[in-house]
Amino acid sequence: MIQPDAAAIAPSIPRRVLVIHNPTAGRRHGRRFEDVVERLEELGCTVTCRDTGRRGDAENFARQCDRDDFDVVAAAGGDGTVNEVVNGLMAAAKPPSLAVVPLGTANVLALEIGLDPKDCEAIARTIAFGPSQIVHPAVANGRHFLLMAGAGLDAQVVAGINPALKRRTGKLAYVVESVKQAFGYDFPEIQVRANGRTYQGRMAVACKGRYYGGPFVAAPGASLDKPQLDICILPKSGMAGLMRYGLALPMNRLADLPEVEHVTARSMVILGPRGAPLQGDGDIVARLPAEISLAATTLELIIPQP
Ligand SMILES: Nc1ncnc2c1ncn2[C@@H]1O[C@H](COP(=O)(O)OP(=O)(O)OP(=O)(O)O)[C@@H](O)[C@H]1O
Repeated sequence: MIQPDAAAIAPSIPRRVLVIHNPTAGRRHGRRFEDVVERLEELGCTVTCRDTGRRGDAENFARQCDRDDFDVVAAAGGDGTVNEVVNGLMAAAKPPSLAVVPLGTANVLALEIGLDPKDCEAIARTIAFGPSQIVHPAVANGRHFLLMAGAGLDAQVVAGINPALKRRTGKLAYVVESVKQAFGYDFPEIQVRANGRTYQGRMAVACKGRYYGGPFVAAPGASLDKPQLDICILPKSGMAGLMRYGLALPMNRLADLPEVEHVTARSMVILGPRGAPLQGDGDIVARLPAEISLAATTLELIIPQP
């Protein structure tokens, strides 16, 4: 889990917070969003809320933000909304810090910082008083991502997911789509070039954080505050590969499998079928071939107090 470094500072005066809220993300979470906003106000924060109306709004709202007006931009939604806010902040001239109100399906950013998505009090206290930590987003063909980017079956699943089923069933929609894809997908070869070497696999994931798809550790050595990509290359294909990796991941054993290669690098290229999707933070962010590298600038992320 990401830890505050020695230079991390908590504020002495209540923060000015812009909450960018995806109203389509939180429907399964009852009053969580309203409870967090109410609590933030009780804690003395000045809170401005903006609801998104469509995909792209969160990025635009975040891009227009300035540190002179807001101390923190809190992305209220799933990791897709966080990704949009990250892209907006990375394009802002004087970006405020990033925080999260986790309302999504997997909430991987919340897991990375050790924030319980059900604990409204902890979420509000983190946004109001949590220290800020420098983190290193990465960029794939011009789109930023904060958590992970992957090519192969996982990206195919993200591309094929039924949004209505996902809204109704949450994580189950990913299981259904994975099984559906595994029958029709031909697991084409993917090449990863990094550190002057070429690696072959059927799936490649560039991790910025430890977790993948939920509370499942894919890259034990990764951390959002490390300026590196932890790359996992999975060579097995077909139903056998799907079963092997699909079982190892929830048991946190993926990193132990002998055939899975782990490489750390500052940049990489993923080659595969031209036009095949690349998922980043759980949404399709690019098409292959994809050049992935650390972003030129960093972000400040608000994390819970230790
Ligand atoms: N008002 C909106 N209407 C439709 N789509 C939106 C809106 N606001 C944001 N989006 C898009 O919805 C997509 C999914 O949002 P998000 O990831 O936040 O929620 P989720 O899918 O419920 O959670 P998770 O990513 O954890 O599965 C994102 O790609 C985001 O760009």
